[in-house]
Amino acid sequence: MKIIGLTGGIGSGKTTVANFFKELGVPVYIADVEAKKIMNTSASIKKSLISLFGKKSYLNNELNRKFIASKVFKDKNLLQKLNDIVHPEVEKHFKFWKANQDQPYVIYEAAIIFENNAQSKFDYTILVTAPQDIKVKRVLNRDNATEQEVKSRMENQWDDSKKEKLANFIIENIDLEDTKSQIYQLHTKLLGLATA
Ligand SMILES: CC(C)(COP(=O)(O)OP(=O)(O)OC[C@H]1O[C@@H](n2cnc3c(N)ncnc32)[C@H](O)[C@@H]1O)[C@@H](O)C(=O)NCCC(=O)NCCS
Ligand SMILES: Nc1ncnc2c1ncn2[C@@H]1O[C@H](COP(=O)(O)OP(=O)(O)OP(=O)(O)O)[C@@H](O)[C@H]1O
Repeated sequence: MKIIGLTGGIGSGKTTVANFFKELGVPVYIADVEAKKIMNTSASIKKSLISLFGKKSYLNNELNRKFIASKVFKDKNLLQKLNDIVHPEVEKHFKFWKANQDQPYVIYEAAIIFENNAQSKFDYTILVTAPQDIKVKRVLNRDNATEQEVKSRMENQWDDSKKEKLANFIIENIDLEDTKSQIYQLHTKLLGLATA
């Protein structure tokens, strides 16, 4: 079974793309979602987060995402510490999940793959791109966030131009119909590569 890393900056549309692959029957692991589940349920992760960020990290036993986001996206050191706590657990969980899948390939979707130099963990990588102004507008429409909040997350991610050099495949996600046809073509290619 091949492991495909799917990545893209905030608002690029990587979850939208991941969901199209899912409709084609590809098992998809969304790292953001799984990370949050782990942060809400693992006693040892909770303990580490409280010792790093203090008691405000949880509100009524629920991860206080807004509070943590307000700290980490303006402090690279703190973000690295958070990543170091969360990412190894997500990786462990992904390995269990993967063992239960039976398709020729699976997709691991995460916002940061190249930034973490994690590309060698995948057989192939897909980068989802879109112009910066469109990405910002999409997130502002979707989330209750300010432009500054979106941009401070972008500052912790690499530009598309840097990631394009490292990705095996690129999906430019502007027009959804065009995106879908890129996905169908890529799916056929990946099935070929996975079963060769
Ligand atoms: C800081 C947290 C609590 C904020 O939660 P929130 O619900 O607001 O954001 P969410 O997780 O849905 O992420 C939305 C987007 O923010 C950006 N982002 C999130 N984590 C990171 C990160 N570690 N580095 C750079 N950008 C990030 C991405 O573009 C991501 O798609 C959360 O993002 C988090 O715990 N991040 C650290 C763990 C992590 O890296 N998760 C992602 C994959 S494992
Ligand atoms: N091609 C498109 N045309 C119009 N809207 C789109 C397109 N692609 C995605 N969107 C919308 O833009 C928003 C961001 O998309 P999505 O959540 O898939 O991005 P993401 O890269 O996973 O974002 P994040 O990094 O914040 O998790 C969503 O509301 C989605 O419906």
